[in-house]
Amino acid sequence: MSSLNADQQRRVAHQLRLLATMRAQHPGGVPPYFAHMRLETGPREVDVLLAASTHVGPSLSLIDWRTAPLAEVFFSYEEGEEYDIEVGERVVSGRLLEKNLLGFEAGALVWIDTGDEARLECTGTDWHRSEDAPRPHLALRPAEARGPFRSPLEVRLDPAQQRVVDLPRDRSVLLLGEAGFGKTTVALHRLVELQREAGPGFRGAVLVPTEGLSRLTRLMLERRGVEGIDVWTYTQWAASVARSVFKDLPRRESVDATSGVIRLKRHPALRGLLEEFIQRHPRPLRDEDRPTTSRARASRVDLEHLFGDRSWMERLLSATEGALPLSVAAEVTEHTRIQFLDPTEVEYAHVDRENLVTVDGQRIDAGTPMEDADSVDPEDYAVLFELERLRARADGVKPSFLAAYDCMVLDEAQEFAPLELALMRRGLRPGGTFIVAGDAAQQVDPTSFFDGWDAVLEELAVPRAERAVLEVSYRCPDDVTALARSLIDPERAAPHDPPSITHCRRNNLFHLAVWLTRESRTVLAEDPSASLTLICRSPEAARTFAHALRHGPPARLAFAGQFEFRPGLTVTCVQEIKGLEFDYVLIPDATAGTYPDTPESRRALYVAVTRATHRLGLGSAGAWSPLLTSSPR
Ligand SMILES: Nc1ncnc2c1ncn2[C@@H]1O[C@H](COP(=O)(O)OP(=O)(O)OP(=O)(O)O)[C@@H](O)[C@H]1O
Repeated sequence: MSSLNADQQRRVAHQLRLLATMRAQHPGGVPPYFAHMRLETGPREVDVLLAASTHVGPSLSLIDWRTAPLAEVFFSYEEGEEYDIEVGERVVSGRLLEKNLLGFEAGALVWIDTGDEARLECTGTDWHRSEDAPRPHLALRPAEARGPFRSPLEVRLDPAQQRVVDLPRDRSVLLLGEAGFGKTTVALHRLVELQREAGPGFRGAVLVPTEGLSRLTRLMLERRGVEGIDVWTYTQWAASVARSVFKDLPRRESVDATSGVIRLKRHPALRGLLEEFIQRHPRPLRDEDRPTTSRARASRVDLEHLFGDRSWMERLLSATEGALPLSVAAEVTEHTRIQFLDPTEVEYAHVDRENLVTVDGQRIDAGTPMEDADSVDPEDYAVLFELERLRARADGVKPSFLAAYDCMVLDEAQEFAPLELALMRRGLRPGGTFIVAGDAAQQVDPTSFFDGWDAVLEELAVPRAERAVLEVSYRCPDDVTALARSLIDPERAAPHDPPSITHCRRNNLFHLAVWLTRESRTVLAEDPSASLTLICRSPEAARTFAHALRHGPPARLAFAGQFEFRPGLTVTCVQEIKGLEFDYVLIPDATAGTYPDTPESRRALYVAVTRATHRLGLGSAGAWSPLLTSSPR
């Protein structure tokens, strides 16, 4: 212990005593623990060990850091500070005398991190101070260096971008380019320019796959005072046109469809089956119990006869050539059966009304297998319109008139399914044009079936659209762009010592949560106008990390597009963030398990890293993802 000062020597000796006590208490093996606190509570001093689960012992206890209220003391207070924390109805007070992060190898204590830039390490039996302890920081620059957020409509286009805006007005355009190269920017500039030239009467729309991007697009247009452009998610638009044509649709959209059901309804093989279906049923099927005024050439009951019929579904699944397992047939028929049942409040309308309302005012079926009774799937809209189009064609008449727009921007178009594209094509007025923007490398929705840009243009009936590829990166720092390229192209090297990227690998979630909490606190203290977003791989992981960070700065969980686009901490997941950008991005689960070397993982991590405009932090509790080839091991 030669190089340690007296306080450090005392800490080491104390931790070794505590470990000996734990060994005596747990002769079969000490449960893993990650940190220690010494607290003064009234006249007493107590030691508390933070662990993955609670174990009460005669002289020393472990508390579960994820659930124990006392864990807040570790995250929120510094040594010497007095604390007050709420435990149920009570307030518990005391003083934090000491806190240490602890590292073990094969059951032996090998390091102690005292948090004051000192890390004590053990080699053999010798304890010493480590000078090169890994203390990664999301290095800060003043906010001015970062520059304010500018709406894409406020930037000056470069000559190549401007050339796309200036392409002949009667041509549709396909805009490609890597993430952050200005595809949305150019698409919106061209749309606004078309609107300005055409004057009143021009109708334009932007259709996007996610609510988050729809909100951002609306915000960008508002900030520039642009009016008269509709911004929709595809689902909102499809629901609105479907409800105007198919009068028998239930008001509710399903919430319980499995990803197998959604994939099946978006699969390209469905189109062939629909052709056969209308040969068998040339007239729309009707519900005799519930007559409808709709004269459309398809009806909701078609859906029941198609998706509720096991033999149709098995044929469809075999046509997907293994893309979907045969078990999906049972999932989809059962889901359909429930969708065509009456909800409990209708079924039992004859009994006392008061018994049909739950104590918390929820629908009586909420959270039960009956939740999707009397509902429609968002994927059904395109199916109904395709049935309607096929029957109209067989009858030699025109399908319903949907055309409303002179120009439609389809942003993140790699995420739309073929039948959805075919439906959007019907939204364009004769002579109207599309502006299609996308990036195949960002295709992350596992239920989409992107089959190349030629196929997209075919579906939209604009196979000879002008094509433009943007070549200049605007969003990300150069090293983040280089990392992103190495993800989608394994031949390219990842940058070494990238100045804008910070790596933090820890052995367990607790140690990583300590780092994430400290970094997010520091970033927002030093750069209060910044947006800092934690991007996790899945909604479940986002919930886990939001919980792990609950003692840090207040965090907003953004699901279903609920982004607020203002400073502060947001926690979200990859499928939410298409087209968005944030000053600081933290990816806390860049592990081998979460991002294995698969094409899907490459695209997901590519999308996540390219959201950062200023700094990127990569975190891992365990081994790094093999995709991050230059991360410190
Ligand atoms: N010519 C330019 N000058 C300055 N900034 C620009 C320019 N073009 C685009 N930007 C900025 O670059 C950022 C990324 O632009 P945009 O969102 O249009 O990229 P994108 O290619 O659509 O990205 P993604 O593929 O992630 O959706 C935005 O902040 C935008 O304001």
